[in-house]
Amino acid sequence: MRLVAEGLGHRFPGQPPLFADLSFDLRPGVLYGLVGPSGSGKSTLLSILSGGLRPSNGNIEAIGVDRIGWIMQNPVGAPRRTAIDQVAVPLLARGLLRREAEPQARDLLDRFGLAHVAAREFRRLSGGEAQRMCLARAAASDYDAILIDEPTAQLDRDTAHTIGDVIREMVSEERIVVLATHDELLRNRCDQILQVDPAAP
Ligand SMILES: Nc1ncnc2c1ncn2[C@@H]1O[C@H](COP(=O)(O)OP(=O)(O)OP(=O)(O)O)[C@@H](O)[C@H]1O
Repeated sequence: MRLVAEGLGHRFPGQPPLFADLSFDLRPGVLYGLVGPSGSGKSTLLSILSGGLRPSNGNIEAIGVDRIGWIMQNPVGAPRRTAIDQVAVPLLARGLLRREAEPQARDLLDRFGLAHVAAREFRRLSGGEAQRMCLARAAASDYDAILIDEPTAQLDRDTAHTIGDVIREMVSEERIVVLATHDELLRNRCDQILQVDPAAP
């Protein structure tokens, strides 16, 4: 499994160029951190990696990567479904029985510091809780690559530490994990840093 970029650059119509000439070869088992100033294009690069946005320059090739999960800054979930149900869905989709999926989903919620909101509907979760629930749901899925956008932006430092631990646990030989972050704490947990700098005008 690899996500290979060559000479990537992007420019939205009518705007100055964002990053330019980025090349990398992402593999499983490594936690990659995308860092750079606000507005430099980290989320845009995640979008390109997800296959949802075509770069204006260069190529991206997904080799052996079929399923890509993207945990956005603004979390997405079925509004009336409870946190535990949301995390159980990918486990059920993978063929587990409900009686097997529920304890696993509960365990994941616990690891992400969400045991107390397991029975709460998604629409009733705080922003930080909703984003952690999306991380737990991604951890329950069989994604080949997981792209995570600013997971600690809405969290206090203790919770951010916990999230750093759990994201490290998500790194495995079975998936590529990429994290966009401003947070020094998370940056220090990454194995490799990809700097996203504004392109020279
Ligand atoms: N669909 C779009 N159309 C036009 N401009 C966009 C679009 N998406 C993002 N931008 C602009 O591109 C620039 C880079 O945005 P992006 O969200 O990728 O930066 P970022 O590095 O992730 O920022 P932050 O760290 O603040 O989240 C911003 O100026 C943003 O307004």
